Amino acid sequence: MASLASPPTSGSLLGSGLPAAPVVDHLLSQSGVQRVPSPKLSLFVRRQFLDAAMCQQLCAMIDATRRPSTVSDFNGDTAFRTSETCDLDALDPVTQALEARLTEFTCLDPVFGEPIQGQRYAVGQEFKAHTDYFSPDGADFAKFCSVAGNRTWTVMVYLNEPEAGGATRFKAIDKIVHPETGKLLAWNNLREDGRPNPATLHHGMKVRAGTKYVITKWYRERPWGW
Ligand SMILES: O=C(O)CCC(=O)C(=O)O
Ligand SMILES: [Fe+2]
Repeated sequence: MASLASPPTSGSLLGSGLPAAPVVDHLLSQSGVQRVPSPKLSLFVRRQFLDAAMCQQLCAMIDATRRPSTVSDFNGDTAFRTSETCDLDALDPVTQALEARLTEFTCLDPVFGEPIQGQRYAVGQEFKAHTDYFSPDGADFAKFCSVAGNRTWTVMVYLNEPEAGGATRFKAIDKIVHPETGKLLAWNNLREDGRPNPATLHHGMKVRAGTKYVITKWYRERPWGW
């Protein structure tokens, strides 16, 4: 499929992101997008996707409404995800501007998107190695996936640079991405055949000094049901 050079209208959106090839084309058609070389997964980096002012506003919003992060398929490790999470207020103009930028950038249809979340890590906090898709064999699969299906694409933006630590490590491809203010990461959680891709395993590593803030946006196989 041809790349989409101009901002999408609703007619040119790429749905849930499956099949992935048109999304990959669209991402690569934009300036500043780098693909991490790997036959195992489709992972993209775009530095300076958000400017510092917007990142600062988003950090303040996360600080204001954060709560302990949760996990699905609890494995007995209470230290598996020690960060805090917030649901960005969908009615806030900053959230709406961010949603619009993500739609333009990914070409994914927002009806397939979960509400944007913020994550905050203080010193010592982390999110151990996990996948963003829900395991079809997991105890929580029906609870999280019966309506909207599994997660397709993940889009994440670092909002600041902690003084030490806080990198994101993709273990299966031995790639470590370091936080930088405004840097975006996007990857496809599923394989070409639509099954989960275990090579997407990633670890939000411990912050060693300072505080780390990111936003995360996940897309689903079926409409989210806003
Ligand atoms: O904070 C990170 O580096 C990773 C966050 C993450 O993997 C998630 O929220 O699912
Ligand atoms: Fe994740």
